[in-house]
This record gives sequence, C-alpha cells and structure tokens, in this order.
Amino acid sequence: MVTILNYINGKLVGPNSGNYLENVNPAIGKVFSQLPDSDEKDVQLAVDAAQAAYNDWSAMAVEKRQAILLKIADLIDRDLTELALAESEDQGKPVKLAIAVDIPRASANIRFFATGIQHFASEAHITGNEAVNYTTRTPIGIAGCISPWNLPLYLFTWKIAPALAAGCTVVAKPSELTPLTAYLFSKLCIEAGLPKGVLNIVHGLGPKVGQAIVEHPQIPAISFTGGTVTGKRIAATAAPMFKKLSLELGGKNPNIIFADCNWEQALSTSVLSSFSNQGEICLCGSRIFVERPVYDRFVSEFTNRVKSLTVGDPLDEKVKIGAVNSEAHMNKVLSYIILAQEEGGKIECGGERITVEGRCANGYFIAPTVITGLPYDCRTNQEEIFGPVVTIMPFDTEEEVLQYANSTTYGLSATLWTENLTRTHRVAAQLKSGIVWVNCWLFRDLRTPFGGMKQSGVGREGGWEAMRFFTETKNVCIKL
Ligand SMILES: NC(=O)c1ccc[n+]([C@@H]2O[C@H](COP(=O)([O-])OP(=O)(O)OC[C@H]3O[C@@H](n4cnc5c(N)ncnc54)[C@H](O)[C@@H]3O)[C@@H](O)[C@H]2O)c1
Ligand SMILES: O=C/C=C/C=C(\O)C(=O)O
Repeated sequence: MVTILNYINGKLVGPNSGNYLENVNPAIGKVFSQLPDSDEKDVQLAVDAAQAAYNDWSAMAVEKRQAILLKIADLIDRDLTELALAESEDQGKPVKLAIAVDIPRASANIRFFATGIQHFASEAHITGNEAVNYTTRTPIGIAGCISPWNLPLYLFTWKIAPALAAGCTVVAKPSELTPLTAYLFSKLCIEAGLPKGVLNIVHGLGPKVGQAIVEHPQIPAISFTGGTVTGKRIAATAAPMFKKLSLELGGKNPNIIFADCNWEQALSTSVLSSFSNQGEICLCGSRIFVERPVYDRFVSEFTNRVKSLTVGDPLDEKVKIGAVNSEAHMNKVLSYIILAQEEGGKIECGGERITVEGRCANGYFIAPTVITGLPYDCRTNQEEIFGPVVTIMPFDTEEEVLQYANSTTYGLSATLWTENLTRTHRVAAQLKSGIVWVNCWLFRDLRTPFGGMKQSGVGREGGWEAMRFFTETKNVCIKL
C-alpha cells in the first residue's frame, strides 16, 4: 500500500500527528493508499518553509525560474503513463481519458505559465507633459492553493503554476479524496531541483488543513476550486482578513440546441459534454434545452448513443464511463435520480447503480442517465448533481430558453448549438455565464479568462488574469 507524504521544505515527511487517512480506489471500492491526516502544525511548518524560500524565489531571474518549471513539465510528460494510471486509480476516471486529457493538461499548465512570465510586462501611462505613471506587479507573497477531486493534477497545476511563475511561494492542498498525483508531482519537483520551500503540499481534510491555510495570517491570497458551499465558508473566513480570493465553484450549465445546428456535431459533442469524466466536470452541460421541432428526434438519438457508452473498469480501453469518485458521492447522485422521479421525471436510460463483473464488482458505478419531462425550475434542474445525469427539455423561443438557461443560482458555462451567426451573438450576450462555447465544448485556450458568474465564483483564472491575481499592483506617479 502506498503511503502518501507531505512535501514540506523540500522533503517528503509524515504528518505531525502521526495519523493517516485511508484513500479508496472507487472502481474497486477498497483502500489502496493512505495519506497524512495533517493539521495546523503541518500548515505552520509549510508556511515557515514558504516564508524562508520567498526572498530567493521571488527575486530569481525569470529565465531561471522558468527553466526549473519547464523541467517539471518535461518530467510530467516522461511519467505520463504512471501519472495517468495513478489518476485513474485514485479518481475512478478511464485511464484513457487521463492519458489524453488530465496529464497532458498538467504539463501544459506549467509550460504555459513558465513561458508566460517572460512576457508579463509592466505598464506605463504618460500623463501629458505632467507626469509618468508606471505600474509594477510583484509577487503577492505566500499563495494558498486548494483544489478538488474531479480533475486532480489538472486543477492542482492550474493553480500552482501561475503562482510559482509569478514568483510566489506556495502552500497547497489537493483533495483528500485524490491526493496521489500531487504526491507523485512533489517527487518530480524534487527531481527537477525546485528549491526547498518554494512549493509545499500539505495533505489532509478540508476543514482541518484547508481551513488552516485559509485562516493563516501570513497567506494573503487564496485560490480555491471546489463546491459553492465550501467557497462560501472560505469567503466568510478570508474576507474579514482582507485576503485576495479567487473562487472557482459549481455549475449547472445549460446546453442549448437550436434546430438549425450541425446535427451530428451537436449530438456527439453533447454526449461528451454530458458524460465525460462521469459528468464530474464543473463545465458539463447538465441541462440540455432542445428547440421543439427537433426535440423528439434529439431525445431518441441522444438516448441511443448514451445507451451504447461502455461503463466499467477504468483500465479497460473500451470503457467510456468509469467509477464515480466515492461511495458518498455515488449515493448523492443516486438520491438525485430518485428526486427526479418524485418530481415527475421520466428516465429515458440509466437511472441506477451498475454492478461490474470481476475486479470492479464493488466499485461505484452509475449508468449514464437521461431524464425528460421535468420543468426547468424543479430541484433536479436547479441543483448541481455533478455526476452522469442529464435532463432534456424542449423550448419554443429564444426568450424562453434564455429564461430557463439563466434561472439557476449558478453561472459558470453555457453551450450553444446553432449555425445562425446573428443569433449566436444575441444569445451569447444574454447568457449569464462566464464562459460560452458555441458549436464546441471544453475547447480551451489557456490565455482566455476562465471562471463563473453568480454563485459559480469570484474572479477569473487563466492567462494574465491568473498572473495578476498572484501579484500585488503598485502605481508609481512621477511628476515631471
Ligand atoms: N469552477 C471550477 O473551475 C470548478 C472546477 C472543478 C470543480 N468545481 C466544483 O468542485 C466541486 C467538487 O469538488 P469537491 O467536492 O472536491 O469540492 P469541495 O468544496 O468539497 O472540496 C474542494 C477542496 O476544498 C477543501 N476544503 C473543504 N472544506 C474546506 C474548508 N473549510 N476550508 C478550506 N478548504 C476546504 C477540500 O478538502 C478540497 O481540497 C463541484 O461543486 C464542482 O462544480 C469547480
Ligand atoms: O471541473 C472543472 C473544470 C475546470 C477546468 C478548468 O479550470 C480549465 O479547463 O482550465
């Protein structure tokens, strides 16, 4: 059994308490590793190390900082298969998906910010003949980075890469449900020669380790991705301390299909946007709205394709849907399927736990589930389920679908399928979400602002937005 360790001051160490938590492989339903049950004493050691490393790292020539980060990215690529297997074992996702998406995106995140720092320039404003203003952006200090379980290394690196590139030192906490790849990553940091204390990874429970990071007075910036309820709690702690906060939270994203869409692309991409990673992506389009003339055809063809998705052992190349992340999460998703039926929904396919033959017999598998017949404002259509469950509803007019789409407390992303250019602009402008995909889904350019409106978050990640978040701004005005 693997024993995961904290990474503090350049060393792999056990927790101060000596206690460990069990980590379950969700496809097997069995404990396969243990992780430190760290507490505020471990967080303090991490902060001390980050503080000691800060002056050298923040003052290091960007070329040197970049070279170390690029080395880490190369090591991720070297260990692609090992990391993908670990991610699949820990998270439940098909290993094929981890090889194609999660792990390549982790090295891409690091390369993107490592090279970006070379182009992160100061601005100057010349005020007529009277003054010159210049704006400096210097690293903000020790950054606290807290990430979730659905895309573990992908989202962990998406936070720490801009922080490290900007010159911050970091205290980070991956999810206690998926700590393995962050642990393997810490070994790669040591191998790449990252100076001690620059990145510190403290494993353990959210309310203990996460809370200690958020509360720590020496950590001025918190970058958090996770659930909206946790985000609220973090904001309640951090706001009175006047910390800078970036919150990437939940979603209940609409996927809007007009009759004039490219049918095949809309259909096949909607299967992906509904069920990729078992529907455990904050960007999944969990509410599909279809224009009435093509509604029946869409329900029938979509359901047929969903029925053909293979659910099972994440190590099997043919498998498209692996295990959901934990037993508790499986029960939560199943309880929403029961709620949907109580609310009058019709299960077109799926709707239940699946038992897989062989080594995965006790794993947490749910058949991809398609539900029709629900009103837009019922709980099933308003609350985030975060699993392999979608609803499909008809609409008649643009006005009506915009009302449905914008009706939730969330506003992360929306997808739009139409070949009509003017309608594209009109509808995109009125959707209340931070990200709108037109005729595509999860097509990423890392330079673009990424984040949500309403209860989907505060602030934006990506490109210069992230670099600005991890830096403190100062304007110097010189009178001529
Ligand atoms: N907007 C985005 O970019 C994005 C991306 C991925 C996931 N998500 C959201 O994340 C959720 C699923 O992830 P999850 O269940 O891991 O979320 P979560 O909020 O339960 O946990 C996220 C992280 O926060 C930690 N945490 C828990 N309590 C804490 C506290 N009091 N203080 C500090 N840290 C604490 C957890 O240990 C974990 O590391 C979904 O709602 C999903 O939509 C959002
Ligand atoms: O589950 C949430 C997915 C988040 C994705 C990103 O942050 C990204 O693609 O940069």
